[in-house]
Amino acid sequence: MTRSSLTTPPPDAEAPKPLLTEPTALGSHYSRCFGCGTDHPTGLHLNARTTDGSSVEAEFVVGEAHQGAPGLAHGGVLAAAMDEVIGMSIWLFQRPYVTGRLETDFRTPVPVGTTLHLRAWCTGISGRKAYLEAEGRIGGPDGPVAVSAAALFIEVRMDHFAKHGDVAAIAAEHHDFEVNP
Ligand SMILES: CCCCCCCC/C=C\CCCCCCCC(=O)SCCNC(=O)CCNC(=O)[C@H](O)C(C)(C)COP(=O)(O)OP(=O)(O)OC[C@H]1O[C@@H](n2cnc3c(N)ncnc32)[C@H](O)[C@@H]1OP(=O)(O)O
Repeated sequence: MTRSSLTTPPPDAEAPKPLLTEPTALGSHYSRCFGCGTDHPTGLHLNARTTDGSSVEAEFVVGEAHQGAPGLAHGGVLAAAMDEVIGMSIWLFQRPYVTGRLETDFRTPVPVGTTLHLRAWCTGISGRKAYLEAEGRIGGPDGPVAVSAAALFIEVRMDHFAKHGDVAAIAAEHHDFEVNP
């Protein structure tokens, strides 16, 4: 992965500390999420899991709703898959983060019908900043890398989502969410 200094952990970054030790299905954080929502008609429908508590895996089957050029995945949709699987991987640490910066390398075209094998992991944490990487392989989990990404995620307070988003939708799905903490 080619990454800039902005997505490279500084020398004093801490290694992330896994909370989960058992293989765990991560499910969807919001049913209408474009990345993982089961109710989204044309979303990516990622169904992520972790095996080691520090990285996340998921598959994305490129559909006809995800095209750019005829028969080929749209680059922005592939970047969205990177963003989502990275977002899942930082959620492993049970703290709320949002994407600050996402750098993506598109290495090979990805035809409609392809299963993209996604993986994401955290390379370091420094204050509110988390440094992460992801890749999408074709032909199997050990196949060639078609797309890769490096990202900087920023930790936010939980009320970021209520302040900027749809409080009623949050309340409907996150019953333990405190709107006014
Ligand atoms: C209950 C509800 C549901 C909860 C569910 C939670 C768990 C979810 C579970 C699973 C997730 C699945 C996956 C989800 C989808 C994938 C994630 C997305 O796509 S998120 C959407 C896209 N991203 C945004 O909308 C951010 C928009 N931007 C902002 O809100 C702000 O800019 C924010 C929070 C990123 C930073 O704003 P500031 O005011 O808090 O902080 P400042 O001071 O600006 O930045 C802090 C530090 O970070 C650096 N920084 C910020 N942005 C940077 C950038 N783009 N490049 C480099 N550095 C940056 C700054 O330079 C600063 O660094 P210095 O402390 O001074 O060293």
